[in-house]
Order: sequence, then C-alpha cells, then structure tokens
Amino acid sequence: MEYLKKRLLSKKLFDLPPEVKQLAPHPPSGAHHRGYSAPGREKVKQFRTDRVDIDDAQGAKPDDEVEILRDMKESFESGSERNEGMPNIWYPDGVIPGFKESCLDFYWTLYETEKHILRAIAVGLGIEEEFFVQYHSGGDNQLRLLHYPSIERALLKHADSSRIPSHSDFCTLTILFQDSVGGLEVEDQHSRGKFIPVAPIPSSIVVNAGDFLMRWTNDVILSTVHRVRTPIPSENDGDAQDIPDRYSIPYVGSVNDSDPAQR
Ligand SMILES: O=C(O)CCC(=O)C(=O)O
Ligand SMILES: [Fe+2]
Repeated sequence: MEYLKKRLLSKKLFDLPPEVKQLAPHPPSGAHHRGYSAPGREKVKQFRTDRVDIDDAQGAKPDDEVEILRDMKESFESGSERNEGMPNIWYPDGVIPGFKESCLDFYWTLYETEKHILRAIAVGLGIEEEFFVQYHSGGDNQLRLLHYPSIERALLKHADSSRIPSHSDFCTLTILFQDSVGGLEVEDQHSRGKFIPVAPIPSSIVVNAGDFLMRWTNDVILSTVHRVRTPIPSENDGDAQDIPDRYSIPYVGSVNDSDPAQR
C-alpha cells in the first residue's frame, strides 16, 4: 500500500491544501461520480445495520437520529477515458504531475485482475469461463482513492464520526487495497449484525462481492456488507489524542452500462 500511495500519488494529493484539492471538484450531482470530494461530502447510503452502527457508537438512539452518521473521508474518483457518460475530472496541468497517467495505468492493470476473478467465479459456478467477462469490458469501472483523515479521539463520542457506515457495493465486485491502520469489517453472513475485522495483510487485496453479482447468481454469492470503523485505541496509544489516518483504494468493477443485463 505504501508503494501504491506513492505510485498513485494519493498521499501527495490528499496532502495538498484544501483549496488546491478543490481544483478538480466532484460535480454537485452524485450521478457524475468523478473528481475530488472533501470530507463529509459523500454519504454512503445507510443500510439495515444502521441500528448497529449507532448502537456501537453511542448506545441506542431514536430512529430519527440515524441520519446523523456521516462519512469522515475525502476521495478522488476516476474512470475510463472512454466513458463518455461520466467524463473524468482531472487537475489542471502542473498541479500534481503524473497523477492522471498513474490513475489510468492502474485502472487498466486492475481490469486485468478483475477479469481473472470473474473467470474464476464463472468456473466455480460451473458456467462458461467468459460468461461474466463478456459483460465487463472495463469501461464502466471506477478507481477510488480514499483518505480518512486523522481524527480526534474526543469526536468518537459522537455517532457522526463513523469512517464509513455499513453498506454493500452496488456493482459486480470491488477489489480493495487497505493500509496497515485497519478498521475494515465485514458482516458475518451466518450471523447478521455481527461484524468481523478484516485485518490488514501486507501485499494482499480484499475482494468484496457486490449487489449485482448477488442478483446475477440468484443469491448463491451474497454481496459483502462491510464498514470502516475507527480503530479501537490500544493500551500502547497512551494519551494520544488522534486516531491515525487511513488510506484505501477500492476498484469498483461494474457491468457495461450499455448491456441488456444492466436493465
Ligand atoms: O476504505 C475502505 O476500506 C472501504 C471503502 C468502501 O467500502 C467503499 O468505498 O465502498
Ligand atoms: Fe464499500
């Protein structure tokens, strides 16, 4: 992940002053999901386990307070240059040299990984190896660079300091890279509401099944409900005031927008 942060210039990007980061702003509409979003701007749709997130954070609260959970993260989204429906939003020349090229290069490298996984799933299901690949030409995928800024411990007393609340991804599958900070958890499919930490393993990726794959396989593969909690302070942390930053890179693999399977 350290290598990826360097290669994709993601730390360099998020270290820029806020006004510079805003030079490639995410459009106001969520439908055009490209460019830079400042912390708290993107709100991941709440899932049925909201109750669990809130309860974990500060004990039971009335339902009308569920809405106050908000994502403490900033992000940069990019996609294929061929995607005319969702054009990329890049920084002006000179702001962060090499950024566009490294994002696009990584995007297409991960598309190759995605195809391997889609083939393996098809083989596992006993269907034709290219079955899923034929509907995934890579043009409608998304590369997300995420940064969850360091936050003050005191803020954790409030439910709105969730890093990312529980949700499943609306796609076929997500290839996820995380750093060593931790906090990622997946819901136990056999015990709803129980979350299992996904401990960071160096040089590994996490693959989350998305809602689309679940639908397509008639629930044989269930989409992964996951969330990012703030790391639980350890005794070694002493009186440290801050919870460390977290960097992650999800690559969201989606079916072609133009394919009938999408409708
Ligand atoms: O930061 C992470 O590890 C998870 C991100 C995530 O779940 C998402 O972007 O959908
Ligand atoms: Fe996700």
